[in-house]
Amino acid sequence: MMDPIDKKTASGDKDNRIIREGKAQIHCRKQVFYNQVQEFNRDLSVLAAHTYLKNELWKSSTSSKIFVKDRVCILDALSASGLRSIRYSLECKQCPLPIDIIANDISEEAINIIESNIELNNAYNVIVTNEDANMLMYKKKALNERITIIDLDPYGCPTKFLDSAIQNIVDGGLLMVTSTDMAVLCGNHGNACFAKYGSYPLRAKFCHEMALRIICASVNSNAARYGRHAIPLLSLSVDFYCRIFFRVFTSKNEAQRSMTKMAYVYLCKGCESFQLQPLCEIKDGNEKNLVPATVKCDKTCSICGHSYRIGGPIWSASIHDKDFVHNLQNELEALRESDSNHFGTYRRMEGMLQLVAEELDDCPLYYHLDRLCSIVCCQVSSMKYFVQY
Ligand SMILES: C[S@@+](CC[C@H](N)C(=O)[O-])C[C@H]1O[C@@H](n2cnc3c(N)ncnc32)[C@H](O)[C@@H]1O
Ligand SMILES: [Zn+2]
Repeated sequence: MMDPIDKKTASGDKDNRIIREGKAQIHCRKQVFYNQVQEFNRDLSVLAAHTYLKNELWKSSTSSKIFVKDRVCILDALSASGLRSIRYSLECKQCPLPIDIIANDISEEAINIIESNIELNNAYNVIVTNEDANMLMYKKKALNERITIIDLDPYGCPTKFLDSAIQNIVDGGLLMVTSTDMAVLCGNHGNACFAKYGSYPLRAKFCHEMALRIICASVNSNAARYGRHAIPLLSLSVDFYCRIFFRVFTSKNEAQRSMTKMAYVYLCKGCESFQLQPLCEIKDGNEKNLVPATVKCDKTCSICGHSYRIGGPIWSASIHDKDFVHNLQNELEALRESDSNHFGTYRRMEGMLQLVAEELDDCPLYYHLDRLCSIVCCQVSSMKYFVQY
């Protein structure tokens, strides 16, 4: 396996280079954003789009709701250099239906570069638009031009694009969301997090997983307004950002039921133990009868007697769909066999997917052994020893 950095050919001066990534090459000019560190994000997104389309096409006829007029449409709503769009064009080739890819950016400089990158790669199924991403998605919704796959990869927070994306995506569509808002999501700016995502974060060892669960809750409450719900397929906290893949479905009942998956987090101020407090529950086994949940937690911690801090609401159900993860693993292996240099971050993808495959389902948040030992003032033992006894 070649080191991804070695694989890159960078030619030209520093501010006008040609970068190769996946099967694409792009002009990388200083006016337009290109972040090499996010190659993993893009590799994974290409794999997810490819796997999703392949599996959906096997399962359903072409009259499926995810295709519009027998075409597939992918929207790269915040495209910058056009790299993602070009990669979708060149690397999602197994789809027997025609694919239209829209590379959109609000910046005119970006548009010029996207156009020259399309030419450089002969990626002529990529359509370029120069609009505000929200306006574009609302307009398409009004014209009933629904989108099969929407990729939201903004600077910082993605929530301002959720309302339009949720309304615009097809029933069963794939929604991919990046957030680089880690300081906010991990509890450094609680008020900002509440304003942007509708949840209070907690500063705790589990803050990165909580960040993922806050985004899942935010996407779902946006979806519920339109009788839709968003099932997380794969949720990753990587480097300085979160990347989550959802399938969005239309169903009023499921949308309401998804509220039973929202919970507050009670974090003890003393021993840092935590409990989840659901917002609502199903009454008398009737799934349509949702009532406010009974409070489960005492006023003070039963272990150490301290009071609690409350965070959330978070998404308390599973943040991955294990079938989808296994499909990704299989596709990754198949792609590696046909071209071992396809993905620059192949090893990292393989490692992360295996980690996810081994994660416990429906077991939200976690403790850190070193933190636990420091709280109870004992020597840190090895994880192996701890698990054994
Ligand atoms: C983080 S960059 C995108 C990076 C790109 N997805 C990639 O993988 O290389 C964010 C881009 O969003 C664009 N942008 C910011 N606000 C926007 C809006 N409201 N509508 C459309 N594009 C927007 C910026 O011009 C910038 O190029
Ligand atoms: Zn306690």
